[in-house]
This record gives sequence, C-alpha cells and structure tokens, in this order.
Amino acid sequence: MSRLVVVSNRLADPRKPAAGGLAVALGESLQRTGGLWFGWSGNIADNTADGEGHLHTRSSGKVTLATVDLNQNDYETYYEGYANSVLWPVFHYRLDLADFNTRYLAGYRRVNQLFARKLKALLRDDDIIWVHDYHLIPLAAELRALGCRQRIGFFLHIPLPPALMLAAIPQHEWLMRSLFSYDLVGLQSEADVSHCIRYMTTEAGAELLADQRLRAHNATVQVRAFPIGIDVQEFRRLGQSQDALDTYESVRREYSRRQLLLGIDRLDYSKGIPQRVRAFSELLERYPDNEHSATLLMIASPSRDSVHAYADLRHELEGLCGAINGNFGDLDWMPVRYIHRTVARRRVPGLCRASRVGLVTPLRDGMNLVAKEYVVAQDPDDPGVLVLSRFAGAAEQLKDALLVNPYDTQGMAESIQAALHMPLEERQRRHRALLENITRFDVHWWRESFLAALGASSP
Ligand SMILES: O=P(O)(O)OC[C@H]1O[C@H](O[C@H]2O[C@H](CO)[C@@H](O)[C@H](O)[C@H]2O)[C@H](O)[C@@H](O)[C@@H]1O
Ligand SMILES: O=c1ccn([C@@H]2O[C@H](COP(=O)(O)OP(=O)(O)O)[C@@H](O)[C@H]2O)c(=O)[nH]1
Repeated sequence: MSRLVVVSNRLADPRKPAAGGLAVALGESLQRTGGLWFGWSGNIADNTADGEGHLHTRSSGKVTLATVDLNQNDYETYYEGYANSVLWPVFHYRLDLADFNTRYLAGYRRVNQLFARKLKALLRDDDIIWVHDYHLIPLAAELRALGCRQRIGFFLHIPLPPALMLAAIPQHEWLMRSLFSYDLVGLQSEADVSHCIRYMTTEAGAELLADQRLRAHNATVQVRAFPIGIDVQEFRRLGQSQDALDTYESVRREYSRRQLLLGIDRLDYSKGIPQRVRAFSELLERYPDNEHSATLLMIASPSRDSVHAYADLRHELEGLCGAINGNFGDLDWMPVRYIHRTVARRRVPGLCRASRVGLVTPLRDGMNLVAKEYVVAQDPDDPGVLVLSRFAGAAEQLKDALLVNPYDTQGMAESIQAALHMPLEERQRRHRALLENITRFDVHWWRESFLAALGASSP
C-alpha cells in the first residue's frame, strides 16, 4: 500500500491535542493511516551555515514527523508576509487589509522551494502526497520541477473568493496556474468550487470538462468540495474525560444563575468577534430581561499577533468589552468575560456543554470546526443552540443551526434572543439533525473521500 505523505505549514504531534482546526484535523486523520507529516517546525533558527533550516525527524506512534526550521527573514516574508498579509486577507474577502509588499513574494517562493527540496529527499516513488493550505499553493509545481511524478493532491482550508477578488493579487496568474501541477484540488464548500471554476474559465482560459475537471497549461486538474469534519468519537471521548467533566461542573456552578453564551476562536478578524459583541450589546438593549442573566464568555486564542491587523483587532475588542461591561455591568454581574488565552482542547467539550448558546459568527471562514464541536458536546436531552454565520463554510452543511448575518447587528440580536428562548422540542429536533450530519461527514469521511478521489484521478 502507498504511504501517505501530508505536507502543511503547521504541524502538531498527532498524539497531542492542538489549537487551530488544520492541526487538529490532520493529527486525527494521520493517527488512523500512519505516514509522514512534513512542515515547518515552528522554530526560527538563524544560525545555520547555509542560512537554511535543519531538517528534524522523529516518530510519534505510526507517524513520522519531519520538520524544517525557518530563518527570521523567511518567517517574516513567507508566513507573516505573503501567507498572512496577502493570501489570508484576500481569500477572506478583505482586500482592505492586504499588504502587497513585493518582498513577501520572494520569501513565499523561497520557502516553497526549500520545502520541495527537503521533502524530495524523503519521498518514495509510490507515495501519495497531500499538500495543505494557502502557505503551500506552489509546492506541487516546485516538486514537479525537481522531477517528482507522484500523485499530488491539494486541500485549501480557507475560502476561495470570487474571481475578480483573486485577480487583485498582483501574482494571481502565477499562483492559480500552479494549481495545475496537482492532480486534485479540494475546497471546503460548493461556493468555493464555483468561484474556482469561474476564475479558471474566465481568467486562466481553462476548458471545463466533465466531473469538474479543468484543462489548461497542458494539464488537467479536478476541483471538488470536501467539507472537513471532526473526529466525533474522539471528541466524545474527550467530553467524558475527568478534565471535561470538571470544566463542565465548575462552569455550571459559576454560572448557575445565568444563561451562558460561548464563543471560542483564534483572535482573527475573519471570525467576526467585534460584530458578536455588538450584537450582544444590542440584545441587552432591546431585551432587558437578559440583564443580570445572560453572560457572554469569549475565549479568543492569541494568533499571528505581530501582523498589524491582529494587534488592531485586539485593541478594538478590549475597548468594546470594556464599554459593554461599563454600561451594563453591576456589582454581581459582568455581561462579557473576554479571555485572551488559548484554552486546552480537553476543556472545550465541557465549556460547550455548559453553554445555552454557541456563537460562531465569522465574517468568512473556510469551515469552522468549533461549530461542529459545539453540537457534539451537547446533552441530547437538553441541548444548547448553535447560532452560526451564513458565511462560515460549515453553514452549507449545518442548515439546522440558527443561521445569521454577522453584519446585521439587530438581526443577530433577535436570533440570540430566539436561541435563548427556544422550546426544548425545537432544540432537540435541530440538535438531532445537526448531529446526524456531523457524524456522517466526519474527519474520516473527509480523509477517505479526498484520498479516494486522488487515487482515482489520472496521474
Ligand atoms: O497556523 P496558524 O497561523 O496559527 O493558524 C491556525 C490555522 O488557521 C486556519 O484554519 C483553517 O482550517 C480549519 C480546518 O480546515 C477550518 O475549519 C478553518 O475555517 C480555517 O480557518 C488555517 O487555514 C490553518 O492553515 C492554520 O493552521
Ligand atoms: O483556545 C482554543 C481555541 C481553539 N481551539 C481549537 O482549535 C480549533 C479551531 O478550529 P476552527 O476550524 O474553528 O478555526 P481555525 O482556528 O482553524 O481558523 C478547534 O478544534 C478548537 O476547539 C482550542 O482548542 N483552544
């Protein structure tokens, strides 16, 4: 049987839980299949003779982890620069936040070339290679240039925006052309697939063939949606652990007189966190019955904080939370608890189960795994309600959530009020339907269906 080689910027030890959806999902997937997981070590090392990072390998169960250090310049231009100041904002529809600094592209190309060189030395002829996310779009082209003939698939974890938005990236032709070096390109949603096909046919002159295959530049690539899922069984097991039970009990005790609303995100402008706080403020204004009762608990895990837009967001949020607590708070009630810290993953199920409402309100999100985790964590006899942005990839699947528009403050306040007062029977019905979908399309379905399609693609 062929070995699976997974390549991603961010790795996690597959036997240790991690924050960030990609690392969580890939760790859980690789635990099943075994194989090689290659990517950035997370370290910055400037002291090598050739200026190139060392390769480290170690085993973790059935998985070999192979990682490369980056030097400071590459970290700044590739990770903070091209990946997180060009591709991340544009792919999340935020052209206003993009910084098209020409220095970034060189770093992005250099690191993709470095990864290709280091990885090639580890490859076997019959490996199946699965590359992940926007950091590594040109990796297959670099591997092909070095003579690699293996099957290579690509999965994009973030949204793919409409054609004209992509076209704002000065190097969009080069970037999108490099997708033709893959045999299969997987996206999170049907909306992303339609944007990709439209871009390829209108901007790249591609011909659309049967089965969503596109032909251009002497190559054919298939583009399909494979919405990522969670490991439902593993998350349930996590929910039954002592840590999860303790978290649940202590949160229930602390908020016994309150209705808890919960948000868990990386502190990222794509997650719609200020919009959520404004909607909560509107809720208290319009429906005063919630005063002294509703409490918004927001866990905002630090992320990419040396990129300007993230620091700005942090300040904005601190101001908003301070204002709402000042305006509405009382001696015995703080409406918002904002925690700028990562909570250990083992605490996530207990927090979700103790909350009456799960607030997942991104302005754009590739998928959003927290939405799925929130549902799985609920007590089926007395489930909480998921309030979900229609702009999260998850909304294409989770139609039984209360779908909201995060730009509509009033509408979102009304939906939160409806969630807080939803009759038990309706909560149970919605929860059953959501759980069925999440269980059916779990992370193993995602991995198996992507790899089956990659195996069936013409090499
Ligand atoms: O690695 P970081 O820069 O710290 O960021 C964490 C990850 O964020 C993004 O996650 C995405 O993948 C999730 C799983 O498919 C998806 O649910 C979510 O909507 C995406 O935002 C990013 O795409 C990853 O590469 C990062 O590792
Ligand atoms: O403080 C935190 C914040 C997030 N997470 C986990 O990190 C993942 C976030 O994935 P998601 O797809 O929602 O968003 P991303 O951060 O990847 O954009 C989920 O599994 C969360 O449970 C966590 O364990 N602790």
